[in-house]
Amino acid sequence: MLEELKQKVYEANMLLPKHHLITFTWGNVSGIDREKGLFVIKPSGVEYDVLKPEDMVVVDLEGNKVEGELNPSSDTETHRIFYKEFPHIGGVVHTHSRWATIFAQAGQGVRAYGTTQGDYFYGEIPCTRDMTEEEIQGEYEYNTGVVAVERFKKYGINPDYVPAVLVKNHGPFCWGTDCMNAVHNAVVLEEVAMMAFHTQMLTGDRDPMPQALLDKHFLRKHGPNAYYGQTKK
Ligand SMILES: O=C(CO)[C@@H](O)[C@H](O)COP(=O)(O)O
Repeated sequence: MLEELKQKVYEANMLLPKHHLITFTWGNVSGIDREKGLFVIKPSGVEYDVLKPEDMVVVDLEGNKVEGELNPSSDTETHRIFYKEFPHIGGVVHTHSRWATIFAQAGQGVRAYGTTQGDYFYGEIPCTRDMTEEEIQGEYEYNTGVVAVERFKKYGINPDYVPAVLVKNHGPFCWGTDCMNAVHNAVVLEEVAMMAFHTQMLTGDRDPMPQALLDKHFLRKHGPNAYYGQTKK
């Protein structure tokens, strides 16, 4: 079942060490087949150098393992919440990539200081609030997704336009149109987090880029009037 998606999710997972987004097994990628209502995710705790496409685990949107010998990622419930709450996404990535995780540990969002971020994220990449004792002691991975989704809904942030969140004291979760696009966004996040860190070091905690510049760069690549690249004008 879903052999093609398993292969694609496997390849997406293998991009995490390739792009230096993870150390050891500190990350996971999933991809969803919306028609079947099933998603494929990396197994938990399996070293990337021994990972195989057939190790991928198939899970339904109620959280039931449908196929696979191995236990699914420990973050499966977090991925699942994103698929249920963000209906246009096709893939989710979680890493502990260094610069994004620094911002998550500081409880600070990655402010949009430049067009590199503006090309892919329509503004600040937000950080969640603290999780409550009950949320931590309860369904922790599920509640990790809940506080992330809450951050977007409470502030009216469009997840299709800001495809990432920093979970406070934990790390980044990114998403995209499919698992490969989600990994692409995770790579961009790590780059712009490093740039933002040093921008803040150089200039203090200064204002983000002008809204007009952000609009120009994001909307020329995304949305109904996009014209970047080979998109027909
Ligand atoms: O966030 C964490 C650990 O803090 C997890 O993302 C692990 O780093 C990866 O877990 P598995 O996907 O191997 O279960």
